[in-house]
Amino acid sequence: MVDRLEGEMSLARCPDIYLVLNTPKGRGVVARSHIPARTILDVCPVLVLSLEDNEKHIKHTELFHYTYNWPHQDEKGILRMHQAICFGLGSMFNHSHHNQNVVWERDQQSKTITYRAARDIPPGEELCISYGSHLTFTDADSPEGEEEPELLLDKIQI
Ligand SMILES: C[S@@+](CC[C@H](N)C(=O)[O-])C[C@H]1O[C@@H](n2cnc3c(N)ncnc32)[C@H](O)[C@@H]1O
Repeated sequence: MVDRLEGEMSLARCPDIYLVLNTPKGRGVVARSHIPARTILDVCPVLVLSLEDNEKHIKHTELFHYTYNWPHQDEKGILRMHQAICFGLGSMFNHSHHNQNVVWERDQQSKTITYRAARDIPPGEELCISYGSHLTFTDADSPEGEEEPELLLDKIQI
């Protein structure tokens, strides 16, 4: 066992998940075997974008659909909502309003997001988060014209 040095943090990825390339939502993450509630699924580093980079560039690209809202305080102490790019499986979790089984938590200090199982997940089930109520695509789960339920993300975020 190696002592952890200052400035280090542990990374963890659950071995019981895999990437499916052709779900109705594109690529998606699926449970290979039973995953108990609260299991850490992945710890993903993020890149916090400047407001300028996001407005001028990223917002106009496909990459924008992979970014997370990231509250960030500037040198003057002003808190603004930035976007962050998430490296790792965090960018592969699809959206579900009705059957989300993954919760996530930002760590501002380490600039990481930790994903956990929100409940017991059976083998074969897709692992989904909630993107909130303002989707930029047609939800493959929802019948056409169905009104999206209220935003759930704020309720499940820690
Ligand atoms: C963060 S990516 C998730 C990974 C993506 N499926 C891929 O193959 O790269 C977000 C994109 O996945 C797709 N997506 C996620 N959830 C979806 C859903 N419920 N219905 C349809 N498409 C979805 C949309 O194209 C969305 O812009």
